[in-house]
Amino acid sequence: MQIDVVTIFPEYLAPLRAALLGKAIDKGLISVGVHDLRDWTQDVHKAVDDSPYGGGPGMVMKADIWGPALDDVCTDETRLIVPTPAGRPFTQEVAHEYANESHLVFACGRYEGIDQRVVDDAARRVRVDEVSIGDYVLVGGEVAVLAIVEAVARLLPGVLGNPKSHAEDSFQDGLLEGPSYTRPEVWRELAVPDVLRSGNHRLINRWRRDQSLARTFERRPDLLESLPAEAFDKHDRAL
Ligand SMILES: NC(=S)c1ccno1
Repeated sequence: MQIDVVTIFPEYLAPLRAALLGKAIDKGLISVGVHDLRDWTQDVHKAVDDSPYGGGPGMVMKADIWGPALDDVCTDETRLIVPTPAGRPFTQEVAHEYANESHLVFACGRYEGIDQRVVDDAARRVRVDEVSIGDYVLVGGEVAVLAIVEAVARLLPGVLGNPKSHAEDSFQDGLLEGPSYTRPEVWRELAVPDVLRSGNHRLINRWRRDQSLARTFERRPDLLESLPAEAFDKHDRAL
C-alpha cells in the first residue's frame, strides 16, 4: 500500500516511521510519502490560506495551492481522505475499507479548513472521503491521519505479528472488547478472575462474550441497537 500525506507540517507525520509502522515500511508492506503543501506555492511568503468569503473568523486554505498539489500526488487509483470534524465517522468498518485500497492520499487541513472546491474538483477524478475521527475539533488533520493510518496499517497482512490479533479487536464483532489480564495472578489485592485460570475454554469464551456484551451495554448501547438479531446467540443472556 502506498500512503501519501500532504501537509504544511511534515514533521508532524514523523511518528509514521516509528515502531510498528516503521517495521511495516521496512518490510515493504507500506510506502509512505509526506509532501509539504508549501512546495506548491508561488509567492515569496509561501501563502497557503486567505480570508473566508462571506466573512467570519480564521482563514481558509487556498484551492489554487491544494489543487496542483493533489493533481501531482493523486493517481487514478487514489482514495483521497480529508480528515474534518464535518466528515462521516471513521470506524473500524471504514478502516477495513481503506485497508483494501492500493493508494491512500491524505489532505491535512488547517485553520478553518480547505476551500470546498478542492474536494469538489478532486471528486471529478478520484474517490474522496471526508471523515471524522470524533466529535471534536483539532487544530489540523495531521493527528487524525496518524490515527487513521495506524488503524488501517495494522489490518494489513504481515503488519501485526499475530494475524489473529485483530480478529478479536473491539468492534470486530460489533461489540467492545472485554477486559484483559496477565501475570501476576494477584496484584495490589486484585485477583485475575478465576474462570480465566480454569483452563475450561468453553467457559472462558462464554465469560469473555458476557464481559464484552456487558461492557458494550454499559458504555456503547448504540452499538447493540445497530446489531442485527443474528449477531446474538441463544447463550447471550438478556442484559
Ligand atoms: N475530528 C477531526 S477528524 C478533525 C480534523 C480536524 N479537526 O478535527
